[in-house]
Amino acid sequence: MTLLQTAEQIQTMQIRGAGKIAREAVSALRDHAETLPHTGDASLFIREMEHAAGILLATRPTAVSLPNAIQMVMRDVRTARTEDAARRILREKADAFIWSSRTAIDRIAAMGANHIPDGSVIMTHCNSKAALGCILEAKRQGKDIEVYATEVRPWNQGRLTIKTLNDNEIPTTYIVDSAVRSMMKDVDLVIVGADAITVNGAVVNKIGTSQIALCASEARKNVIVTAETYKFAPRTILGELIQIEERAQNEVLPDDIAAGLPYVRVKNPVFDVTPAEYIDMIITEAGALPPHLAYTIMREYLGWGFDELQNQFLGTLTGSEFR
Ligand SMILES: O=C(COP(=O)(O)O)[C@H](O)[C@H](O)COP(=O)(O)O
Repeated sequence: MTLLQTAEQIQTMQIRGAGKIAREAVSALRDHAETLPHTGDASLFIREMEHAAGILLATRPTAVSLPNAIQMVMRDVRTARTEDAARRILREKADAFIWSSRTAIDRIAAMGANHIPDGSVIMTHCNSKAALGCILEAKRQGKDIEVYATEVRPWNQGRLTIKTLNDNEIPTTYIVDSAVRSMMKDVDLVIVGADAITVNGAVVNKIGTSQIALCASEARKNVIVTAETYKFAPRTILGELIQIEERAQNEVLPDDIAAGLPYVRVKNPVFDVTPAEYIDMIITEAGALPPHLAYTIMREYLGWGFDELQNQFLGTLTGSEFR
C-alpha cells in the first residue's frame, strides 16, 4: 500500500482507532522512504519525508497518537548528517515504535485485567484495542465476566466490539447509545480507550464517552481509561487545545432526507472530552495512575516538560507536528 493509500484509508476510517492509526502511519512512512531514490542529499530526503508526514498528519485531527508517533520517528531523522543515516534512523525508529506500541497494549491488558474482579459486568464504548485487551485478558485468566457494549452511532464501531467479544465467548449485551443511563445500574465498571489525554487529565475519546462517565459517576461506578503513553498530548502543557473532529453531515442523516428538511442542520462531532473528575484511573504501559498525574507521564515518560516544550516550540508552534 502506498503512503497516499494509507492516508486515504485513515481519512475514510478503514484504518481507525488511535493506536492502529499511529502504527499504520509509521509503517507507511517507513515504506515510503524505501520508494524514494537514493540521491546522497540528506536534506532532500528529509524534506520529502516531512512532506509525507504532513500528508499523514492531515488525515484526522483528534487522535494525538498520530502526531506523537510521527514526531518520535522523525525527531532524530531531522538532524541526521547523511542520507544513509537518515534512512537508517527512520527505519529503526519506525520499527521501535511499532514494537513498543504492541508491547504497551499487552502490558495495559495485563494491568487492566487486575482491575476486573471475577463476576464483573463491564460497560465499554466504541472499539478500543487497549480496552478490549483488558477484557480479553480477564477472560483468559478464567474470570467470569459480562460486557455491555454500545452501538456507537453513526459509524457503529460497537459491531466490531461485539464481534470480538462473541468470538471470545464473552456474554455480551448490545445497547443503543441512549440506553446507557438505564443500563448503568446493571454494570460494575466502565472501561474505555482514549484518543488523547490532556495535561489536566481530561480524556478525549469517541463521542458519548463523557455521557457514560457522567452516568457512571452518578451511579458510583468506576471509570477506567486505557491509554498508551503516546496518547498523552504534551502541547496541552502550553495551553493548546485538542481539536475535536467533525465529520460529514450525511454520516448522520442521508442527503436525500436532509434535502427535504431545509431548516434542519446536522452536527457530527465524533469525539468528546471527559473531565478528569469523572475518571478513576488511567492505565498506561508505565503504570496505572490517577488522571491528575498526566503531566508526570508527559515529563517522565515522553520526555516533554514545560521547559523543554517552551524552548523547543514556543513561537514556532505549527499546530500539527506535536499536539
Ligand atoms: O474513539 C476511539 C476510536 O474512534 P474512531 O473509530 O473514530 O477512530 C477509540 O476508543 C480510541 O481511538 C482508542 O482506541 P485504541 O485503544 O484501539 O487505540
